[in-house]
Amino acid sequence: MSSDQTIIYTLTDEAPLLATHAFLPVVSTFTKPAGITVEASDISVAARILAAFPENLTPEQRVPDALADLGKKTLTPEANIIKLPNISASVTQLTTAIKELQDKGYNIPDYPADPKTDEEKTIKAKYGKCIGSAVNPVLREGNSDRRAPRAVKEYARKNPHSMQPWSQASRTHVSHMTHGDFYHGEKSMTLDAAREVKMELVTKSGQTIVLKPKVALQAGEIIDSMFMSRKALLDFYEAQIEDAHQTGMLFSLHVKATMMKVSHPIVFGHCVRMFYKDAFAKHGDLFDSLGINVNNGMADLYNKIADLPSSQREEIIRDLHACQEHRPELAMVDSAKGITNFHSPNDVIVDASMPAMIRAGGKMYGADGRLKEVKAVIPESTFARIYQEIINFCKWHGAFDPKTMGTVPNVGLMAQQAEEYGSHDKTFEITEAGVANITDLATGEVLMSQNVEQGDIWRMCQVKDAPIRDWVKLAVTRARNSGMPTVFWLDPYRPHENELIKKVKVYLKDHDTSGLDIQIMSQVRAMRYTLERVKRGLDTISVTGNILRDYLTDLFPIMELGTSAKMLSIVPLMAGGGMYETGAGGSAPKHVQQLVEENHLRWDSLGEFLALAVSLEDLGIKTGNNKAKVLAKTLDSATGKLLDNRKSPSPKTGELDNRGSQFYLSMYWAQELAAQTEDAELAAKFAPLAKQLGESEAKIVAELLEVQGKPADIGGYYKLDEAKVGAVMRPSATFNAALQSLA
Ligand SMILES: NC(=O)C1=CN([C@@H]2O[C@H](COP(=O)(O)OP(=O)(O)OC[C@H]3O[C@@H](n4cnc5c(N)ncnc54)[C@H](OP(=O)(O)O)[C@@H]3O)[C@@H](O)[C@H]2O)C=CC1
Ligand SMILES: O=C(O)CCC(=O)C(=O)O
Ligand SMILES: [Mg+2]
Repeated sequence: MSSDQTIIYTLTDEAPLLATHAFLPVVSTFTKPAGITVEASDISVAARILAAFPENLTPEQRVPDALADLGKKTLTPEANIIKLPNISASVTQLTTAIKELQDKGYNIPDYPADPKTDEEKTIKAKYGKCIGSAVNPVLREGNSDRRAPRAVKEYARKNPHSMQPWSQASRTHVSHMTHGDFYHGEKSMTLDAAREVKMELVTKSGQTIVLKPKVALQAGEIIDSMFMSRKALLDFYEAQIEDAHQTGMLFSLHVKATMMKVSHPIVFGHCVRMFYKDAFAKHGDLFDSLGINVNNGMADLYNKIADLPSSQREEIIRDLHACQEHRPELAMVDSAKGITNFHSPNDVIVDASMPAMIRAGGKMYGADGRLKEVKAVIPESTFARIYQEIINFCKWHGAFDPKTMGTVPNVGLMAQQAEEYGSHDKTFEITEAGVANITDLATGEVLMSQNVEQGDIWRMCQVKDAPIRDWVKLAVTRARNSGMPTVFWLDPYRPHENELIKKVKVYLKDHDTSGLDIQIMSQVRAMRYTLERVKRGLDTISVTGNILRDYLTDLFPIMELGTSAKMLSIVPLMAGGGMYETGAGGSAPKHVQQLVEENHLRWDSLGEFLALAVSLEDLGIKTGNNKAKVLAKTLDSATGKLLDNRKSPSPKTGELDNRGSQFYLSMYWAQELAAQTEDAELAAKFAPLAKQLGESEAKIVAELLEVQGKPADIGGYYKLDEAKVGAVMRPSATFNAALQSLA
């Protein structure tokens, strides 16, 4: 039973999950003397799959639907959740996870890519809930407040990460659609009253196809209808592929197929098919019969041709290679392994991949392992333009300098499935040309309509009024608390954003904004204004919709701090609770590989330390638990000490890793607790631990280093063996015994 003295700590996937196996015992041990209970909640992709098929499992194998439970929890005022990044699975990741679970004796069904029977359709729908950004929209029942804590920013200024130089002659640029994308045909309206609507397609042949029978909308809600023209997208790709080939540029596609989990895999797939169009023309029927779907990347194609007779397989591979001869060179995700940008849509997620390119002086790797200038293809114009703006800035002014640059915190709209988060079940690939209508169920009135062609992607997005009010309030609060100029990145020419602007102007009046500098600017101007300040060491808050929340909270932290893992990422839940996310980055699959091969975990848990401190502080303030406040304050000091003493994990095997860093954090935290005078009980409780850890420092560090350099067995990838991973992540008997002595 959770109470207001409970912190829920999520178990997720990959590197963050591994780190949790070491850190959770520390958290439980340190918080227990303050009367706090730490509860784990397993929302890993494996647990989410198992929760979807209880009827296929033995009673011992069954797991609760932890994500649904946690989702309900976010609606309660006492919620206090620490949320680590989780896998937003591609279909390939999902099928690999299914296979691993089946091999481990879980009798779950195969993924039916092309369902025929009703039963298969039900299975696919259940699995559909495990794909893509399936966790964040459920838990993010509040807007987003992400920023670099002062100590972290100061540390980055004193210990700047590498930034590659930019040349004014760089040919690197961004290409985006100039017509036919979601921007150009967007329609938007604010609802006068609560209504129920349906989404339907009236085809040219006169059929009416109901795509979404009912969407309940509230008064004051903003809804949008927009589509991406297949034809315009294909023409755009063909022109850009040709241009890159003619001009000898590396070609690189950037999408966000996890968050826009229905539309962007389609956008991605069209690019792959266009690039290899001759091979697809020749082998298309065979590919169809094999169930190949390159919306899931070329990995899907290579997997599915693997069992063909070798002569046939080789012919296909020859034909694919032949295409490459008159196509541009592709940017590589992993040139050593021959993995291109087209391998898997979630390898090129734009929030992380574009900043990495900008940090590298506008270059990406080619097949030969060399860094080259690049044509970055980002079809959606609204978002592509901000990257072109920052590229222009870097070409003119040179690379950013982490020693002197300002900071750009973000206040992002995302609560209650705002914007793209709520569009997953309202996005459709049009099967036949016609008119796509959003129609009032009660009156039959057509609220918005679009002329669409076969293959167009049509979607409806919505934002409720209460989240917008909350977002404006959060922006004003952050402006007031930080004293920073605050810019709403909203484009009056985009219908959805124009509706938002009207509301922002009204809701700003609910607050005392005297003395605050709050402006509204379209994205490109906002970017330029912000960058000009950044360059001069000045700070500016960006207040954005959901997509730019995601993009900017990787972009600026990666420039400023080297990684978004060092961000403080808070979701003040609208119901009064708090969710504290760790960093703004992902789950870093490469880190797991290094652990398995060399028993070194480079994952930096700084995000977890920062999140835990805020979680404890909020719990202390909300429930009057003074010990929790002391724990928070001392944890912050310990984190500062960790940075000052450079005890963050090294990426190199044989040096301090995640486990070592967590040991130092624990030692400093115990020392801070022992030394503080606010709570004598806590000081007395932690003094022996502080002493013991201090005296055993060398021994513990040696024990932690000793295990490195050899393979480590964690018993799986998606479903780990608890005993094995426990042993790998807690290898120091001395450290474990010291923690145990406090329990
Ligand atoms: N909130 C969430 O739940 C989020 C989930 N995701 C999911 O994460 C997965 C991986 O995404 P990916 O594109 O690889 O992006 P990641 O952010 O996981 O990785 C990009 C790079 O950032 C660095 N990095 C990120 N976090 C840390 C950390 N804590 N410590 C050290 N280095 C770090 C690593 O760089 P280096 O290689 O130099 O060490 C890493 O290779 C996907 O499934 C994605 O959907 C993504 C974003 C947020
Ligand atoms: O929801 C997701 O898939 C990823 C979200 C993300 O990248 C972010 O919140 O920064
Ligand atoms: Mg992100």
